[in-house]
This record gives sequence, structure tokens and C-alpha cells, in this order.
Amino acid sequence: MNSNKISIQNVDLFYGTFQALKSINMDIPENQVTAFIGPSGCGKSTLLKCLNRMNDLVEGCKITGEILLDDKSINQMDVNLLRKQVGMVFQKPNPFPMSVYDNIAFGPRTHGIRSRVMLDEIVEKSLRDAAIWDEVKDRLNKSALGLSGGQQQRLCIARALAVHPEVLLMDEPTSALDPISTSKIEELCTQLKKEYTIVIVTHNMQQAARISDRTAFFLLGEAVEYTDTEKMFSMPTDKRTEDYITGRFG
Ligand SMILES: Nc1ncnc2c1ncn2[C@@H]1O[C@H](COP(=O)(O)OP(=O)(O)OP(=O)(O)O)[C@@H](O)[C@H]1O
Repeated sequence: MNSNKISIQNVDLFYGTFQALKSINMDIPENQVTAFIGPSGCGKSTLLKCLNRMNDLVEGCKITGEILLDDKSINQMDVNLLRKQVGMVFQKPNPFPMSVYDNIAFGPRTHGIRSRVMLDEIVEKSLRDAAIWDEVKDRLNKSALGLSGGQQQRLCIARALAVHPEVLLMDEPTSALDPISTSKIEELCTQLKKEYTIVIVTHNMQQAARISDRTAFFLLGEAVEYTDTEKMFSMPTDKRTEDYITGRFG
């Protein structure tokens, strides 16, 4: 068993008076892919966003409990440092309206890296790690907006990798993509977990079954079941999980 990278302890979250997360307790292992599944509105994205304090930006959002990254409370951390360590990729690819190169160099530059040689290295390594280098190496100075949706999403993954995060959060990263781009991103997750801890929200149960080591099933803000993916999809212990994965609701 890998050691835990993130520990979620008794987390409750309220948007105003509405409770979106209820007593979440979960340890997320290092160098594995953990998937959050469940019907729309069950709190998957909300929990994902808690992991790099994105909910801090939401007015009226109140969180209690504790989230530890490497045994350290994320509330005690500088939020910029936290977000450097815990990167995020969103549902819709959101490249900046600038060149491919500048998209990747953006993060490192804001962290003070000015040397062209170093930036060149980071840009190449990040694009290679995101399995898109061969497709863009001859158009580094062209606008990232000219890439296909699947390429843009891998560019966004490269952009997240460029600041050397330890954890990569992915919120339905393939829902806007065609099957070929989807399978590229799935293969990529399997590669990336060697170096990173990955947490992915997905609506696609087959995707969770294909790429994740651990799966958590959410319902109405509750983590109903959290276990090894193989076990979740072959022998769920909770009737509600079974009903969901066999397509009886959701
Ligand atoms: N900023 C917000 N303000 C108020 N309520 C919110 C906010 N964000 C989410 N919610 C509510 O919290 C609940 C959980 O939302 P969340 O986006 O986490 O669900 P989800 O499981 O990721 O759903 P989906 O699969 O549709 O993305 C929903 O009822 C949603 O309406």
C-alpha cells in the first residue's frame, strides 16, 4: 500500500445553509489515481476543489474539518504554495490566449524563472510528459487557441505540470473530448501517476474502472463507499453503490 498523500478528516462543507459535503473522511494514496464518481450534484467537484482551497474564493462557503497534505494542514499553508503543489485541470480546456510556449512558461515565470535555457527545458519536459510534444514542437510560437480540443486539454495538463506539482486534480478532464483524445488522456494518467498523485472526477464509470486504483462513490454529499476500484466494481458493499454502478439510478 502506498503512503497517504492527502488525508481528509471530518470535512463538512456548507454553501450558505446548504450542506454540500457531509463528514468526509478519506485518505488519498500517493502515486495512485483516485476517482470520485456519483450522480450530478453529489459533491464530487466540491470536494476536489477543497483539496487546493479553490472554495476559499466562493462567497458564503464554510468548511470545517481538516485536510492534510503530507501530514500538514492545508489551511496553515500559503495558498499560492499549496496551489503550486496541488495543480488543477478543468473540464473545459482553458488555454491562455497566447502561444503554446508562453502557456507553459507562464507558471514558472510567475515563480521567478527568467532563464531562457531553463524555460526551454521546462516547456519541453512538460509537453513531453503530457504526451503532446511531438504534435506541437514545430508550432511553439503559434497561438494555443489554434490547437484541437484534445490537444488543448493536454496543453493544460502540461501547463499544470510545468510548476512541478505533487498532486494533480482533474475535474472531468475528458468530458468535452472525442474518444481518441479521451483515451490519450487516460493513458497519460496511468503514466503520470508514477510521478504524481492524481485525483479525478468523472461521470464515466468505465473511465474510473479503467484508470483508477481507488474509487469513491458520492451521493447527496456523502462518501458512501471508498475502496479499491476493482472491489468497487466487482463487490460493492453498499446497496446504493451497487445500484449506481449497475445503472439502476443516476
Ligand atoms: N458556488 C456554489 N454555491 C452554492 N451551491 C453550490 C455551489 N457550487 C456547488 N453547489 C451545490 O453543491 C452541490 C454539489 O455540487 P458539485 O458541483 O460539487 O457536484 P458534482 O457532484 O461535482 O456535480 P456534477 O457532476 O454535476 O459536476 C450541488 O447541489 C450544487 O448545486
